[in-house]
Amino acid sequence: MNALVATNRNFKLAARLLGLDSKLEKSLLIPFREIKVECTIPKDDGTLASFVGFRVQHDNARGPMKGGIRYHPEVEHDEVNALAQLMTWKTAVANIPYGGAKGGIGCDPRDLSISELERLTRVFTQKIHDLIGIHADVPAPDMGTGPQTMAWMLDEYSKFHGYSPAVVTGKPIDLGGSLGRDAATGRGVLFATEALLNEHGKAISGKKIGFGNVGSWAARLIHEKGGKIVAVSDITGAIKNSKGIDIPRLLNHVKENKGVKGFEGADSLGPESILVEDCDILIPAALGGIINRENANEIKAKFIIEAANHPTDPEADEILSKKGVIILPDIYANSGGVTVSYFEWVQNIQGFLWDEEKVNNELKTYMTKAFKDVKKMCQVHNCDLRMGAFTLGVNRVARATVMRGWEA
Ligand SMILES: NC(=O)C1=CN([C@@H]2O[C@H](COP(=O)(O)OP(=O)(O)OC[C@H]3O[C@@H](n4cnc5c(N)ncnc54)[C@H](O)[C@@H]3O)[C@@H](O)[C@H]2O)C=CC1
Ligand SMILES: O=C(O)CCC(=O)C(=O)O
Repeated sequence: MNALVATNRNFKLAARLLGLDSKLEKSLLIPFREIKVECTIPKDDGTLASFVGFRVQHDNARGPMKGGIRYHPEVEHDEVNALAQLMTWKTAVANIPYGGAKGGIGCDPRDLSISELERLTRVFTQKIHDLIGIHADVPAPDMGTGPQTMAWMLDEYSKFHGYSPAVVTGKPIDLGGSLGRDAATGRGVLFATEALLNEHGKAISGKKIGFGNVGSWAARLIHEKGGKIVAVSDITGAIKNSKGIDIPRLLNHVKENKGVKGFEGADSLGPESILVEDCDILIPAALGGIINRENANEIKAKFIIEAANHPTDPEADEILSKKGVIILPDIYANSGGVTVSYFEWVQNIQGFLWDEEKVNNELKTYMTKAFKDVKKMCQVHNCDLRMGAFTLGVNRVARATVMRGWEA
């Protein structure tokens, strides 16, 4: 199912549970601004190449718009729109003073040299610099981008507006990045998983965990807590060891070989079959829509923790719910990244650096509070965790929208 159709469907279900009137519903759904730009750069061989870049600014009722920039061949209009909308509900679930946005460029970063990536990022920033800003829209990394991308964006933006470290988050520490931001999404996934398991009287230790892609930080932290990671995949392939993968060794292998393929401590398996591996907890952590009606019936995990954005199609949601699988939704489960981005922005504005312990402790406080808030909405509306998170986020944004007199 198209990402935007799926996201709108979840929003409308939540709006119905909340009893929102149709005018308010419409004003919450329509994006504030959609930007599409052509980015043409000289390649290293002297030829020209053109790429389409997007920034969708979905909503700013609760504060500056916030969300990552993705470099991936599948980046397109509807998906960026869906991801921007999810950011609006996510920042509200986390209860941080932001709205939602998302951006991206349709390109394969693995096919571009470092200098080509730098030129592309600078051209993209030149085209959107007057529409982003510390109190307007604050980008961050997402798939295919990272601290270096944010450093180029910061530098290019600063040429127009003066040195402005708070205009992006997820920066290198030397340019005002926050300690703990690189691990934050994975650490948040750990805290979210612990909160859920705790409610079911279980602990992470000894659980068999199947990983979709990445989540290397989540893998490392869950491994340190005694979780047994039985399968992992990325774009290079998928591997499995039912006795448990040696995660520190795997991380070294990935560093040297740019992927999990060829790791000696595990068997290789087909990329599709990783999702249906025998495990207690499945953590998809890459692309959207990978859990769908084609594979939902085969999934053996009892818990799914959505580290990726919109990995589960609404049709799969229904199938999994009937099977009794509990899904911790993206807009709560992966909110650790944007929460520490908020801490980074606060530190930049204050001109004061927090130590890593403070960052991690604050993150735990936010994740624990958000879990309780989501659970409360599940009780009030007698709904699952996805609708608990959606009603929580949508209700907070709806209240701000009405108070600002924007619903008409
Ligand atoms: N970086 C962050 O702070 C946050 C990221 N997320 C979400 O987490 C997910 C992963 O993002 P990052 O870790 O930042 O990205 P990343 O670029 O660091 O890692 C992406 C991973 O996906 C794999 N991948 C890409 N295309 C693939 C394909 N076609 N098949 C299989 N694997 C593929 C890559 O090999 C890589 O391991 C995304 O859904 C992103 O939106 C969510 C919240 C915050
Ligand atoms: O850190 C941020 O601002 C955004 C992270 C992001 O793109 C996401 O949560 O999906």
